[in-house]
Amino acid sequence: MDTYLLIIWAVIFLGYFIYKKATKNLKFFEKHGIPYEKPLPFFGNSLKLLMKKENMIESIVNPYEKFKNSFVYGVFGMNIPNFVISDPELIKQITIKDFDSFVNHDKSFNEDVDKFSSKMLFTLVDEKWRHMRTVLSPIFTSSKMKMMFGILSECANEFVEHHEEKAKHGKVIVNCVETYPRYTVDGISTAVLGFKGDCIKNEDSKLYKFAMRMRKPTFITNIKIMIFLISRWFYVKLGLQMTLKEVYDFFYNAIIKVMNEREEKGIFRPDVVQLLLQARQGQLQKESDINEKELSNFSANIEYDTGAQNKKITNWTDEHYMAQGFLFFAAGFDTTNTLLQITSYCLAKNKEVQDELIREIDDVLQELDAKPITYEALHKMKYLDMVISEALRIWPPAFATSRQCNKDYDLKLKDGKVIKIKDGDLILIPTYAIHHDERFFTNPEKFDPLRFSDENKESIAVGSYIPFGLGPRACIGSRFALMEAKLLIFNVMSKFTMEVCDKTTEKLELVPSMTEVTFKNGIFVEYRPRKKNN
Ligand code: HEM
Repeated sequence: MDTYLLIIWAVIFLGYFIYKKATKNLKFFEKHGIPYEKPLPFFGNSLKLLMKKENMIESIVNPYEKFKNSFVYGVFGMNIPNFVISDPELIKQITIKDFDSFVNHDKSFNEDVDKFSSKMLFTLVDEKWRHMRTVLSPIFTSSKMKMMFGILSECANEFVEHHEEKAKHGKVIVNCVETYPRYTVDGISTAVLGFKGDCIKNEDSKLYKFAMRMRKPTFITNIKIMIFLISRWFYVKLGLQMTLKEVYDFFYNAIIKVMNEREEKGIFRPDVVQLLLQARQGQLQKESDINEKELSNFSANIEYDTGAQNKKITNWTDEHYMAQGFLFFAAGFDTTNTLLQITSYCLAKNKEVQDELIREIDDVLQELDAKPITYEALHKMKYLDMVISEALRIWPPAFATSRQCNKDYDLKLKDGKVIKIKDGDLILIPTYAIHHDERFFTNPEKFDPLRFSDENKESIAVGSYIPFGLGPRACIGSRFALMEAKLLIFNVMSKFTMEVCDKTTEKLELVPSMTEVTFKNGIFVEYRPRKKNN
């Protein structure tokens, strides 16, 4: 009898403990006096996402539409409160002006959660992040991009030749979701790891299949993500880790082993592994850069001083360098792949934009006089830059980003109200919603590259166009991504037009999922060989 009583008490106590944990934050925003989406215990505002009744964009845009005029409002990702910022001026303040109070993304993604991925630049925090970013930033200067231009050109040429070959045998219907990663995986792996995976021509390329497995979370990974989202404490207690062994081993062989071999044998290759090796040897220096102002690269980020105090952190392990190589690969191939999918879709759907782009491409081809495209010529193409900038606006591949407060901070609103943000509080920057806000972009659903013309782009407020984030923590690879995407579009459209086909969907929509960014019914366009300049 006593045992039964004990069990009943234990169950009541456990139930009460779980209930307290799940409900402790429910009044969080009420205390701050800001509007918020009413949460459910345990699930916060994420139940519809979990039940696949809503996709990730809808889960951000719906509350944004309700509360955007209040500058700051609250949402709950499961039971974790997030301040959402809907005002460009405040975004600028948090990401640039008062960056020192918002250095990190999310401190709780630490060694306990994953020993390997917590070493990546994206997850590193405070002084470690500042130092690592300073170490890595020379890798992404325009002069280094120029060094990698040739490598990417080869991939783009191979992609076009492959499709020209296909065109000899009939219509070329391109399944963009399946096809573009073949280019971006080859591009990023050549530039970062120094080898190509034969992804474009070989349907069964091992590297391509490996990258696709990395992209799609396994059933087990999905479960781990769910546990992590519901209770980080429980996740850590279970001793779970995110990185799959297959992925770890691949990058160990491709980065650490290769770095050691090159060091031993004095081998040099123009890729990121080489630059990571130079960083390990303390020899990676920032060289004088190309004058960015001369290039049409509107979306590219400015590299800020990180304010690193300790210029000589020397305890970086090989695993730290490997984690950066892994991150460049993972962050690089899928985002640029999405950008190419969106650009192709929007060009096929907007013939007048496509015609204008083709006119610019033909002018450049004429000037080149049958010589291959150069880094400078590509970056002087204003209209191409406008098209890519608009594709990044209308469908930003990273549709939100985050910051975590690391020093208590008073956020002052225009109406005089002050919101006390505490160390550890999370901030969500809803990129997609801001890009589609009529207050900042008129007729936001229209694909209109003219927004980025010389006359118009000056009126785009800082903080309202943020496909690569903003401030010292913005995307380090923006120049690489833009170069890779522009090169492919230039090369493809020198030979083909992009047409709507039977499989092209009327509207792009995401599949409802909490962990995947996949378009419903995919993205299909037809590549139709051009009559002139072939
Ligand atoms: C179209 C392509 C890409 C998009 C849209 C994109 C977008 C972003 C965004 C939004 C962030 C967070 C920025 C912030 O919070 O302010 C980010 C961070 C990052 N991205 Fe990208 N990215 C792209 C391509 C790349 C490529 C090609 C690389 C590397 C080769 C890369 C490497 C990184 C890294 C390392 C970070 C973390 C930076 C840090 O925490 O200091 N990205 N990216």
